[in-house]
Amino acid sequence: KPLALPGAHVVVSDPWLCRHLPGPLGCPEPAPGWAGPATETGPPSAFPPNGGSPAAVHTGTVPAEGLGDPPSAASGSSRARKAGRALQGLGSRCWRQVKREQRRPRTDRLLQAKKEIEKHSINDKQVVLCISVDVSQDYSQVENVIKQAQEKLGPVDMLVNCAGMSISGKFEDLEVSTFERLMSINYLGSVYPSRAVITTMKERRVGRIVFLSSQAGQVGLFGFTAYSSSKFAIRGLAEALQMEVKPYNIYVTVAYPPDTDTPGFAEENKTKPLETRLISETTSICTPEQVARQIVRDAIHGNFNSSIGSDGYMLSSLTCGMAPVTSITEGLQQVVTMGLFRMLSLFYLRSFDTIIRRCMVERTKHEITDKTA
Ligand SMILES: NC(=O)C1=CN([C@@H]2O[C@H](COP(=O)(O)OP(=O)(O)OC[C@H]3O[C@@H](n4cnc5c(N)ncnc54)[C@H](OP(=O)(O)O)[C@@H]3O)[C@@H](O)[C@H]2O)C=CC1
Ligand SMILES: CCCCCCCCCCCCCCCC(=O)[C@@H](N)CO
Repeated sequence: KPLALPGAHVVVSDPWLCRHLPGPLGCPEPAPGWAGPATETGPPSAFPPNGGSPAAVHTGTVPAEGLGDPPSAASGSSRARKAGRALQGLGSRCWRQVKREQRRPRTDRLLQAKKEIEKHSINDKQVVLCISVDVSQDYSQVENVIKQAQEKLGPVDMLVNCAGMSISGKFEDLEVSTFERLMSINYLGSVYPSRAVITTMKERRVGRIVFLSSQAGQVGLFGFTAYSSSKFAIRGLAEALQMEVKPYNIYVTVAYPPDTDTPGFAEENKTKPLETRLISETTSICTPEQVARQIVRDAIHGNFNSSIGSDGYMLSSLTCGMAPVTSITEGLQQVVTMGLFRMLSLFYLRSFDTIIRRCMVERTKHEITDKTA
C-alpha cells in the first residue's frame, strides 16, 4: 500500500531526521507528473502512479499562504489551485524544546537543518517551517503547535515522532529521575504529537505515523534499563494504535535503528558503560542518511516494521510477536526464519554474557592492583 499522498505534509519532531531525509527516493529527477498542472478535475500527482518515488519526500512543504499559485496551476479554478498548492510538497516542522531554564534552545542547529532541507527543494513553492516546542511536557502546547502548523500548511499527512534521547548506565547508577525523563521524552513525546494529529487524520482517512524505537527497543541490553524500557513502550503504543486506525487508512511505522552517527549518539558515548559499548558494537554504526531513507521508504509503503541491515532484519523477525504484518511474504518469512534466528540469538546472548563477565573480571583486577599500589 504505497502512501498515495500527493504532496504529503510531514511533521518531524526532530531536525535529525529532517536533515537527512532523502531527496526523491530512488528518483534522481522529479518524478514525472510531479507538481504537474492542477486542473479542474484533479490535483497534480506528486506520487507517481507507477509506484515510483514521491517527488518531494525530503520535506518540501505545502506552500503557506502568500506564496502565490503554483505556476502551472494558474489556469485552474480556485479550488483546483488550492488543491494544487496543497499538494505541492511535504511539510516539515521541527520541534525544539525552548524551556530556557532546562535546556538551551539550539536554534542554530534548527536553522542549519532548515537550510539543508531547503537545498533539496525541487521548486521554490516548498516550505520548511520550524516551530519550537517541548514535545514531552505539556500536551496543550503540543496541540497548539499542531494547530498552528495545520492552519498554515493544511492537515498533516505524515507525522514522524523522532525527538528522543538516550542515557545509559548501570541500573543502580542511574538517577531515578532519568527513568522519568526518558519515559517522558521517548514515550510521552511520541504520544502527544500523535494524539494531536489523529483526529484530523481519521476524518480525512489518510495518514502515516512514524515512531522511533531502537534495536534496544527489541532487546533489553546492559546499561539500557531506562532507555530500553522507554523504547519498548513505543512498540506497545504503536501496535495498539495501528489496530485502531487501520480501518481509517492510517498506517503506523516503528523504526528500530542500530547505533547511528548523530550528535545524540556522540553524547551518549561520553558516559556509556564499557559493556554497553562492546555489546552495541555487535551491529555496525549507520549514517543518519541510511536510516532516514529506510524509514521514509517504509512509512510510505505503510510497513509496520522498519529495520536496517541484516541484524536489523533478524531482530525484527525474531521479535515480531503479534505485530501486524504488511504482506503475506513478510509473515511467511517470519514463520520460516524464527527458529533459526532464535538459535542464532542464543549465541549472541552468550557472547554478551561473556563480555559482561570479562569486564567484571578486569574491573576486579584493577581494583585489586589499585588497593595494593
Ligand atoms: N543515534 C542513535 O544511535 C539512535 C537513535 N535512535 C532514536 O532516534 C531519535 C533521534 O535520535 P538522535 O538523532 O540520535 O538524537 P539527537 O540527540 O542527535 O537529536 C535529538 C533531537 O530531539 C530533540 N529533542 C529532544 N528532546 C526533545 C523534547 N522534549 N522536545 C522537543 N525536541 C526534543 C533534540 O532537540 P535539542 O537539540 O534542542 O536538544 C534534538 O534535536 C531518538 O528517538 C533516538 O532515541 C534510535 C536508535 C539509535
Ligand atoms: C538473530 C538475532 C540477532 C541479534 C543481534 C543483536 C544485536 C544487538 C545489538 C543492539 C545494539 C543496540 C543499539 C542501540 C542504539 C540506540 O538506540 C542508542 N545508540 C541510542 O542513542
